[in-house]
Amino acid sequence: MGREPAGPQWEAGHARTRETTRDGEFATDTDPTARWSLVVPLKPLPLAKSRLAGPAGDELRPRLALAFAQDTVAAALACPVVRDVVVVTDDPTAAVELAALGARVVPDAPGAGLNAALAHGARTVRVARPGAAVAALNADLPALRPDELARVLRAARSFPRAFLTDAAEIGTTLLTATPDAELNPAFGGPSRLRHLSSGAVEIALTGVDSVRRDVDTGNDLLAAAELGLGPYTAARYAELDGLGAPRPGAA
Ligand SMILES: Nc1nc2c(ncn2[C@@H]2O[C@H](COP(=O)(O)OP(=O)(O)OP(=O)(O)O)[C@@H](O)[C@H]2O)c(=O)[nH]1
Ligand SMILES: C=C(OP(=O)(O)O)C(=O)O
Repeated sequence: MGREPAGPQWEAGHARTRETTRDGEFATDTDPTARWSLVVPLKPLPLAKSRLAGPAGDELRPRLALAFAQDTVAAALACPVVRDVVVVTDDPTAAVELAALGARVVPDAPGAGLNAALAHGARTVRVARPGAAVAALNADLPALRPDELARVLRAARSFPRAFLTDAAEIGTTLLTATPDAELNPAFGGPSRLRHLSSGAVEIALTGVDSVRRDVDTGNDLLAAAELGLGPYTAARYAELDGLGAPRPGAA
């Protein structure tokens, strides 16, 4: 079942996937080519999640950013249709912690921002394994559930490029490219429309809230907590009490 159109932008005539989407060129989850390599970008922690400085404070904010990335990567690695996870970051602490979970970490080259980092990560995957199916996944999904991610990635198999919009329906949390397609990432701010106009197909599944729930603000963190935080973020979230828990209206 597809989501109902949420606004005029849904009328743009672009195909949207439905839960009934048949599997595309990938046969089954056990087919090695049916599993995805995920590229997860992460800013240096001292700079990350700046919009959480208000509710979290500058001591906890980088530790929250790391916890979000740990929960994101751990859930991704537990997803049955994920083959491997490549994290693109220059942060030394995050590199150690995310490698310990099983991710491969590559430096943030060419140091030209988020989309350049994602393109670099995708190239790195395909240099090692030409024809890999690749997907970019934001590192700020602390409620991410492996089963929901699997449903999204299975739906994405039918399209050369596909994406999932964020909970606000403005940005993007996931962008995919099957083996014969380039990723061509256009993340940042209002990227939903940018990805639509680039020809990527919007995935419109219901019941995949954890994949759409990125956390930029205190209110986003409350919403993620409602869905159920992963263990790393849950531990940090408990510390928010002493620092002024995020409250409705806090940016
Ligand atoms: N490697 C890399 N990752 C980036 C870069 N810019 C953003 N990201 C990551 O891209 C994802 C989406 O970015 P945002 O949601 O804006 O996260 P953020 O930049 O930490 O948040 P703000 O400081 O509030 O803008 C997050 O996983 C970021 O860590 C970059 O220049 N290089
Ligand atoms: C990176 C994005 O947005 P934000 O910085 O708002 O999370 C995006 O949705 O493409």
